[in-house]
Amino acid sequence: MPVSIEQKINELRDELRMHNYNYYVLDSPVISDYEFDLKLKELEKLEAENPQFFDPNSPTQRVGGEITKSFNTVVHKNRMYSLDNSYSKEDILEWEKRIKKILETDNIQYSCELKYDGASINLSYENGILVSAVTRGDGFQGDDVTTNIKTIKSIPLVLKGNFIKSFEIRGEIILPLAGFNKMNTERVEAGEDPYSNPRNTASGSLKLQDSAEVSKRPLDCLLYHVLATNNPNKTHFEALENARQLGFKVPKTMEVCKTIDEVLMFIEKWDTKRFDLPYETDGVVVKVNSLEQQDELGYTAKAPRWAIAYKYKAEQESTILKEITYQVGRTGAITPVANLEPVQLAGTIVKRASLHNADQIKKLDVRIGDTVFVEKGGEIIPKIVGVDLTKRPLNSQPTEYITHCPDCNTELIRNEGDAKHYCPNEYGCPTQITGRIQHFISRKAMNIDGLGAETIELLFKEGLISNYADLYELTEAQIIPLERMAEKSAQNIIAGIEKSKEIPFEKVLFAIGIRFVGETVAKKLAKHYKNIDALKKATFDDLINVDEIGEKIAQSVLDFFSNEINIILIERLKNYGVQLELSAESQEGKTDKLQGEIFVVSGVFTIFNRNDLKKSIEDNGGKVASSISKKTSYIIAGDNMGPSKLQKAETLGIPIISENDYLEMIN
Ligand SMILES: NC(=O)c1ccc[n+]([C@@H]2O[C@H](COP(=O)([O-])OP(=O)(O)OC[C@H]3O[C@@H](n4cnc5c(N)ncnc54)[C@H](O)[C@@H]3O)[C@@H](O)[C@H]2O)c1
Ligand SMILES: [Zn+2]
Repeated sequence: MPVSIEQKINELRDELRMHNYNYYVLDSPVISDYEFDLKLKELEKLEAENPQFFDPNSPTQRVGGEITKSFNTVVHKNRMYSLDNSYSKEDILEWEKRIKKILETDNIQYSCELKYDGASINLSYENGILVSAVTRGDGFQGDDVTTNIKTIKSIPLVLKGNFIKSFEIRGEIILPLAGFNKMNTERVEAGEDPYSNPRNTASGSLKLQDSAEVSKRPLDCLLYHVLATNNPNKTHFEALENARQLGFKVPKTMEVCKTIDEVLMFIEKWDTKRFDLPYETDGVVVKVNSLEQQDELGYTAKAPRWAIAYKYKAEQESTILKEITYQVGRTGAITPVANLEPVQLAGTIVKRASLHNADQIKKLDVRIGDTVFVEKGGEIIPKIVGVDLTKRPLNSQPTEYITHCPDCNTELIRNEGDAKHYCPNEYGCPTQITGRIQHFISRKAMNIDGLGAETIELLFKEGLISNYADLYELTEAQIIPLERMAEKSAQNIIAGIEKSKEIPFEKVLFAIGIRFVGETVAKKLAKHYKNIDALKKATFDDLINVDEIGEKIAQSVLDFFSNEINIILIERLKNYGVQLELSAESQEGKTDKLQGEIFVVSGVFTIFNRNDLKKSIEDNGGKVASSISKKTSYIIAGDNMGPSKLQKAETLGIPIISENDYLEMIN
């Protein structure tokens, strides 16, 4: 039976609603933005051709977000709209025609900004004080996330200068790429799955219930719109320039364009230049600059008429999928990898792409021999976003996900709620064994010179090691006869292993590879428990009471120590002389007494030498800065403190203390 138009419209509406939910509420979209926009355009077209099926609740008529109910719901004083999207220069020219007709003038100037890719936020200021921060939600009402927003350092809490008494300012909460990549490195090191992209991570961060957790994420806020009843500014650009003067982060990439040709040039210029920015952008937003003209143009049900977004197409290419291979991680997680016919994409040659997990393969229905679309977003590894079904070979077969480990042939398991399959053969699976030893010797862990990933594989293959404790029993005589080895390299390896016995406890704790215990968590645990035996005895309740340790980590620590194999390994490490407790020096004199205080050290001292003084400040949790600023808490002055420093300290009213005062502070 042919599908009726009405049925088709309803199906599309339902499908788009589901994608909106995945995108805005779960922060985990399952199709690309481009595909989403195509479907939305298709629905728009069908609705326009069949006005009898109009529905004010259709995704074409509403802003896609929702309120989450885990925060207080706040009704927006001024509605928050979406933006109309366009993908071509023709669309921009069409838009220009439309607004010229409404305004009945050719005299229109434009403000061009980049389209920052994050989550929208509305900040309200009363008498220069930030009183609330609310997400866009469904456009009418949003989530009150003020406490979370206050942790973002670039958002001024109190304004200085010439501000409007009561106003709102809107912007995008973003996660700059460097911070995003750092967070992911730490997650991967701790054996967790990396976050998929900066936008969803930024948006997800706003919805965390614990603002202390939010404060650890390097979020930022870029502002793009000022709203006030008695706005003294005549143009959008001017309003934003003034906001920048007040301390808001308004990107300097914004420009006024006097003609639509200049707008098109702006779009072209940033098509490639945007990749040099420290954050992700996905297009340009063109706005009518005159606020009076903006008022005259007004809004449609969903978006302002005075603005249009030009979206850059994500860099995408098609190529052939030659093979799917499966990688085993050091924690046993299986990752399917697409091996591709090499293709040029965003300036690099791509041969492999991530397929994430079994669900992803099923959802895309990718098969060997398919022509697939590969996309490169903020992530380092490109991903497959779709299949060109018109090019599917006739004899193609659905992909069957592996059931057994490619390395040890153990049957894979998949835990409830986990996206990935695991090889449970933790202590017998070659890749997991070498992976764990490779992690043990890595730079941030035991940092063993002379040993690399390949040597570990070689030593394992030769039967010389099967766990990290075995390293400490290696002899030169065993190594010299091996492939590509000689007396010198063997000596280096043994010396490197010997030297690793000096590596401090916190790094050893990271090195032994407890799942979810990354570098930072290892430091916390080492500091709290001081030695491995205390950690071994810790109960679940003990563990979750440690700063920053959650249930998942606590359980993982318990699991680790409940395994006899690990207990034996740890005992062996102890006997070889590996550091399994905090050293005397590091325990002695280390406190949190100066937590949050910033010191500037100036002059010549008698009790301390300068470096010892700085070290003592840091050992007690304080920070040392090189120059005096408003943020300085104390200046420790010795003899001959510079006169300009003295003056600056006095002007800023920063207390100047002596070495003796300092000693009293820490004792
Ligand atoms: N993949 C999916 O499943 C899925 C689902 C829903 C939505 N989406 C994507 O989200 C988009 C729709 O989301 P939307 O309604 O938020 O629209 P949008 O993201 O296309 O544009 C509106 C938003 O742009 C932001 N923005 C960034 N820089 C700006 C600037 N300089 N000036 C003004 N605004 C700026 C604002 O937060 C504003 O709310 C679609 O284009 C779609 O690609 C994807
Ligand atoms: Zn295995």
